[in-house]
Amino acid sequence: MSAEPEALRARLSEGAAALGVTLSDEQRGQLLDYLALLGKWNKVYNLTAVRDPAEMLTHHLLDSLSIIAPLRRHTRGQPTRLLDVGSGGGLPGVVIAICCPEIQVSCVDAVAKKAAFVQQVAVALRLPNLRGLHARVEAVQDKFDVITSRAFASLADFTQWSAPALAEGAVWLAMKGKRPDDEIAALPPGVEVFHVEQLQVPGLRAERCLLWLRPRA
Ligand SMILES: C[S@@+](CC[C@H](N)C(=O)[O-])C[C@H]1O[C@@H](n2cnc3c(N)ncnc32)[C@H](O)[C@@H]1O
Repeated sequence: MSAEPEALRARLSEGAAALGVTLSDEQRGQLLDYLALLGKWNKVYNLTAVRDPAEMLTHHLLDSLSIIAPLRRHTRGQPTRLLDVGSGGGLPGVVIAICCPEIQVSCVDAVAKKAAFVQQVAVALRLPNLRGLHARVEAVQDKFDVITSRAFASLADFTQWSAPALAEGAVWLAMKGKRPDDEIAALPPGVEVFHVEQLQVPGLRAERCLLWLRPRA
């Protein structure tokens, strides 16, 4: 993406390396193009409160990139169907689709224009493994191996509303700030948290963690 300032490209490269993510030139370009599309269409689609490109890079791109290495450890390069719930402008779903071509990503959002934006991103960035889905997650009929969310809902609501979309052996991945002990305590007995990992987002002075959940056997 030639129009993108070199400073953003350099910060993206450094941030990705710190997160253990290797990006090709094409993927780096797609991530920066996505950032530009988010900025361009933000006013129309109301996608994010963060406006400054450098801040968007840290708060959105690097924050979403922080789950790529943990996700890859889980999927081990196998073809995977992933549902990103309440994806909004496509976070983290679009970032996952760019970094992991072997993962089929569906970004579901209850707001039509947000799902339409993700569809537009899929076309503009030539991402055949990405689709935007306009629906409430409770109504999604397909099955998925991994279900993600970021800034979506309480753990109890996230897991209850999306449970019908879990394939056999599937997991939920919830991106949260500080470890949400109250939300963990409020989970129904049928859902277990089997791993909590701290995430370090380069340039972000805030706590981040990733919760792994599954139906209790
Ligand atoms: C705070 S935004 C988070 C967007 C994005 N994940 C991010 O991190 O920037 C929450 C999104 O969830 C969507 N949403 C709320 N309830 C939903 C539901 N039941 N099914 C699907 N999407 C829902 C909203 O429309 C909104 O776009």
